[in-house]
Amino acid sequence: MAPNKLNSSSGNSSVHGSQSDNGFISSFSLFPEKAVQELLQSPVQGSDDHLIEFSEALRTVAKALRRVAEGKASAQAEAAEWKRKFELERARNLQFDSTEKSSLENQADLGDVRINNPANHPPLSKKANERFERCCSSNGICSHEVLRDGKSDSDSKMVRKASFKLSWYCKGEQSDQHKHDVVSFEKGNITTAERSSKQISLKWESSPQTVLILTKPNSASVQILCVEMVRWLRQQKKLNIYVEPRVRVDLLTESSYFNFVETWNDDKEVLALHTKVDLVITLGGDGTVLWAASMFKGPVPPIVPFSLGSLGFMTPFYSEHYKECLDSILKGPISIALRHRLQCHVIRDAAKNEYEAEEPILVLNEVTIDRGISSFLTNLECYCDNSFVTCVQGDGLILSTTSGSTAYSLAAGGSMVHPQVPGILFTPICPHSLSFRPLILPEHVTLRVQVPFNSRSPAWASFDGKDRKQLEPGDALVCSMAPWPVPTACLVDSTNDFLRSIHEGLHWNLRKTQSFDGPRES
Ligand SMILES: NC(=O)c1ccc[n+]([C@@H]2O[C@H](COP(=O)([O-])OP(=O)(O)OC[C@H]3O[C@@H](n4cnc5c(N)ncnc54)[C@H](O)[C@@H]3O)[C@@H](O)[C@H]2O)c1
Ligand SMILES: Nc1ncnc2c1ncn2[C@@H]1O[C@H](COP(=O)(O)OP(=O)(O)OP(=O)(O)O)[C@@H](O)[C@H]1O
Repeated sequence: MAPNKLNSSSGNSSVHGSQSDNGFISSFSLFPEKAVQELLQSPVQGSDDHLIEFSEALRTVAKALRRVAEGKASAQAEAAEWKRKFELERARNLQFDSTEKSSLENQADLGDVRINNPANHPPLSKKANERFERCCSSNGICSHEVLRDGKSDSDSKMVRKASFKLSWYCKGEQSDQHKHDVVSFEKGNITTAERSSKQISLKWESSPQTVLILTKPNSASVQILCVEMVRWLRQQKKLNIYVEPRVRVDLLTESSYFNFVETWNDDKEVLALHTKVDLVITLGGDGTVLWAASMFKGPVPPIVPFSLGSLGFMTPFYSEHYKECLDSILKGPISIALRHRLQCHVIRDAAKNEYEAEEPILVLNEVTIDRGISSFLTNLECYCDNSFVTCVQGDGLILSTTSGSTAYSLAAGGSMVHPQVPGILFTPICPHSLSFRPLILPEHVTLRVQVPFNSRSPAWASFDGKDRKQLEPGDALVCSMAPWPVPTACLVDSTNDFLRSIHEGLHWNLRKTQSFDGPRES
């Protein structure tokens, strides 16, 4: 194991003494074992049996304490995993509830009248159940109509969120099958039943009515495009438009015509945005897509990212052609990439129990745990589910999504991974070890990064390059895949867009072709 080699090559005599029972070196050296070794090797060693006994006792206590700390770490990781499963289940149930609601309403032909209290709902009838099976289980996933707070719009009509259907494409063929099993055991043969990653297609079942436009701040070109786009979407497409409060002020400064543009007043309203908005348009670079994703702490509406930045890995749409692009997106179908996000919990040692954990933070690119302004090496203990992974000694660690694999993780030596590959990248930053290669772990794991109690300095976590949080010794960051991915519209499809971005954005493997004339294999 990497830390083993590093320790032994640096001549650390405590290696064997601190090897734990499950075979890894823990850095929970709460007792200075080096000092104990020195005592053992000193001239007093032979003469003072008590001292030897005392040092043995110290070592036993150190081992016991280490086991307790490891036990606590694994219990916390398990609790986080249960919490994640619970949240996943709750999200599924909520989705199921809204399906149930719309099925019942359709059956009773209630038109626009909605029952707001799910508790009033009778259990699903057999017919509704069959309908749910037909609609969601075998024909892709349907979105469900959501009312806008029960309020009416300016024309005093109820505004519904547009509904859509998702289906999968594999090798150019459409498949409506929504199969849960990845492996089939039919007739005793083990075969792969479904590929986990396919091109997803979104088809509107009712027309989108509300868009949210998010813009990169302090950019004149973005501001000009925003004014034009809002006018066009309203006049030509009759859409309701939401913008950020600062953008609404800008638009009203431009002209009082933009009075129809809506915004929000507080964070509570931001949390409800996903129930009102059919489509999010971003005008900026990758940072604006990250910003858009960070606004949605739960489900995210499809995002159409227009490129007005320098690199644009996640922004395939050309702003010059916005009318044609939006025309075709509003009609559908749209190829979309479902970009996974990571859900991060900071767990403070000072917290009395797991439920005092801070609000989870969702990241689209990565969470980074680094040394911040400290000049000391970071010392981070990493666990994957209940297994010890390694101890990171270096500048830090990046836990990245596959979408983020072309960002900071790439700069730190991680692989570039297609965004539809389900996985978590584990990439060290400047590790002080010759053998620390980056890893890619499966998407179902829970990772835990612990700042050990004996760390010389605190560590710092940052989320998509923002919101730095200090992690004191004893604090931990627990991270797993979030149940709410970010659906981004593709220009062609997720593979074509990914390859185009690494070619155009990074000039990947660009080399002059060798000329034909010259020596040949005879
Ligand atoms: N050494 C590095 O490469 C480094 C250092 C710090 C942060 N970052 C990245 O910057 C991101 C924040 O982006 P920002 O725009 O808010 O900050 P920013 O304005 O500092 O831009 C960072 C750069 O990273 C690019 N980028 C962002 N996400 C990308 C992705 N998924 N694939 C390819 N390139 C991507 C952006 O286009 C931009 O050029 C962080 O999530 C982190 O990944 C990279
Ligand atoms: N709507 C927004 N509100 C506040 N900050 C934003 C918003 N959109 C983007 N930002 C921030 O502005 C910064 C720059 O955004 P972005 O990356 O989109 O533009 P860029 O730097 O010009 O693009 P590129 O990185 O491709 O050169 C990012 O740090 C991002 O978080």
